[in-house]
Amino acid sequence: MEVMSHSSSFLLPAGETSAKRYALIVLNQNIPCFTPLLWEHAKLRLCADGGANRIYDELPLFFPREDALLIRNRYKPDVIKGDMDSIRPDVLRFYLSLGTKVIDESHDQDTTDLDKCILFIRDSPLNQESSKLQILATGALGGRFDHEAGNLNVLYRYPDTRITLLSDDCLIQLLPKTHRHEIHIQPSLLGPHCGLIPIGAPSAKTTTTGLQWDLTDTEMRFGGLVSTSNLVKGEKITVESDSDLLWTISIKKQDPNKTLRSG
Ligand SMILES: Nc1ncnc2c1ncn2[C@@H]1O[C@H](COP(=O)(O)OP(=O)(O)OP(=O)(O)O)[C@@H](O)[C@H]1O
Ligand SMILES: Cc1ncc(C[n+]2csc(CCO)c2C)c(N)n1
Repeated sequence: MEVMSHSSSFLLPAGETSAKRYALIVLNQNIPCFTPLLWEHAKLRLCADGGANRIYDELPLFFPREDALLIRNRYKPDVIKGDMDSIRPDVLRFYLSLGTKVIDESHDQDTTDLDKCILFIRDSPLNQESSKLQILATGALGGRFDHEAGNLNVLYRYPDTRITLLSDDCLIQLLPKTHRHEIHIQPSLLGPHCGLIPIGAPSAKTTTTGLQWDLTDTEMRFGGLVSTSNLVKGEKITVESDSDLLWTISIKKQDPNKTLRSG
């Protein structure tokens, strides 16, 4: 079985840049403190509908000594896409005046704004067959549970696309059953709390290494065992399962001076 390797080098402080190519989607929830860092190295920057309000309102708060308008001009999204029922008219006008591409899909009330943004990225010419873009989505967790469930659902809708859901506190990725997984942890950025969750379907057999409570051909299902409040022991975890699993790991509080870009 082929090995799929996972690392979270996109969270490394400025200077230790990651070679990984990714697109960033800002959702309509509090912006994590490492958003400026992710923004800087992203190949494409999208706001899902009301996510644009978050960039407009909250990014300047990370730079209290700088002029808010300068910050808003510096952090210009490439695209705002969604059903446009949450973006404020003043915010829409502002980014239109900067030249942001706005895609109004208010006719589609069956897919979420996150779905709509993922399809834009998958179809982008920057997403090449030889070098696919990973997708990072900020503000995906915490808040309304129906939104969180919709956000988790996109991991299952696009299992061939590497999508990471992020909040200030943790990240979530899908580990498809088609691969053996090697997860590389930077202990300064991530852990120690983690979980392996069989949310889409039960797993008859999951085997792991590198965890405090490893699984050995262990069954996991809702109503039975799911691995929560587990701990990573070292810098490499391996996971093999007969079912798609969600992997989640805590994000350590970062030194804001390292995650913010200076003026
Ligand atoms: N409270 C939340 N928790 C998690 N994700 C959220 C939350 N609010 C919004 N999102 C994400 O941000 C995207 C854009 O949010 P927005 O508020 O514009 O969506 P919406 O479709 O207008 O929501 P609503 O259901 O309130 O009409 C959503 O598709 C969802 O992925
Ligand atoms: C069975 C079913 N449940 C809910 C919705 C509503 N809905 C789902 S995604 C979306 C767009 C949000 O921006 C809306 C309104 C639906 N269409 N079908």
